[in-house]
Amino acid sequence: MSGPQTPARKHTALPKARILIEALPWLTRHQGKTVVVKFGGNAMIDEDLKAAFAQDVVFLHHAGLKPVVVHGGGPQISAQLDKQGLVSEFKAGLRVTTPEAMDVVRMVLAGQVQRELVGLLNQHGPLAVGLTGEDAHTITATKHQPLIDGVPVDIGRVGEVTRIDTGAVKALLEDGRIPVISSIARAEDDGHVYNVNADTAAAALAAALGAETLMVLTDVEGLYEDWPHSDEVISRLTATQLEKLLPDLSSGMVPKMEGCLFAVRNGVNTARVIDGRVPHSILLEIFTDEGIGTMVVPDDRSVTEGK
Ligand SMILES: Nc1ncnc2c1ncn2[C@@H]1O[C@H](COP(=O)(O)OP(=O)(O)O)[C@@H](O)[C@H]1O
Ligand SMILES: CC(=O)N[C@@H](CCC(=O)OP(=O)(O)O)C(=O)O
Repeated sequence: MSGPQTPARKHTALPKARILIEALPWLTRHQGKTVVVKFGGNAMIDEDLKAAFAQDVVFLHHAGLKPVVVHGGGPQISAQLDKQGLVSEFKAGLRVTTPEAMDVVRMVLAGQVQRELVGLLNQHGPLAVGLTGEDAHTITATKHQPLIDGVPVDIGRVGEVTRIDTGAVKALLEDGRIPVISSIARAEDDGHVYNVNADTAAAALAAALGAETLMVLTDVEGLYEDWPHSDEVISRLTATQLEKLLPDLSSGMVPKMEGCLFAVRNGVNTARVIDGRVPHSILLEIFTDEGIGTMVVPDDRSVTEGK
């Protein structure tokens, strides 16, 4: 017992308490809110990172948020196409998807990547349920023909999202589960399926669910101001500022930033691109004062307002 004469016992655990208490305002703010987390194939670098990702998502769940995972798997699809001797080609940042390639996309996303993430999440309890956009009409699409030099180009079975049915996802959230969604859509027009870019699918789901946050995990620190010439990350920008930058963006950043723009223009409070190579990047972004990566906010929120 420490009395007036005995100095208070030195608590070595005090810094831990400080870290936990730093999270308090963020815990209060995010309580009960839906957060759509997109895990890109390029961020799934190793087993430790995937396990840390699963821990973070489960942490969000136990902290009272409602995480929804949308996953990619571009490099994993390319590897499987290669193995089967099928060509892998991208146009306007999207995979040219022949009917044979579509089978591979579906097999890799729904049969491998999604199963692995569901397995990692469920090491922490009976939480994750995997589905694709085909299930319960969650994602419906029509054929997407991107404009290249102003001309519409046929890139096969690539879908443009036309409708989201949030019924199954909301039912899972209400049941205390973590939905894990592969970016494959049922076709509006012909009874088959479409390959949808996972950033686009995540943004469409975030908007339809009225999510508070869309968080996109990738293999760069955020949106670089002058990529590839500098690694200066833009930490915060409004929808209009982002819209002006869009024509100058290249490769994988295009669907990501278009998705962020779509999300904040359709009711999502913040859309963030963060570095999935940093272990526990989701927790750092949501629960600490620092915030990492790039955050896009709607125009009516000033660029200097707190995160
Ligand atoms: N302005 C930019 N800032 C950051 N990265 C950019 C930019 N423009 C293009 N990129 C490229 O986009 C890539 C991320 O997209 P992508 O490869 O599709 O990742 P993911 O698998 O996570 O969706 C980066 O690795 C980088 O090569
Ligand atoms: C149409 C289209 O390009 N679909 C993507 C779907 C997966 C994806 O988006 O994965 P990442 O997030 O890892 O890039 C593809 O086939 O690669």
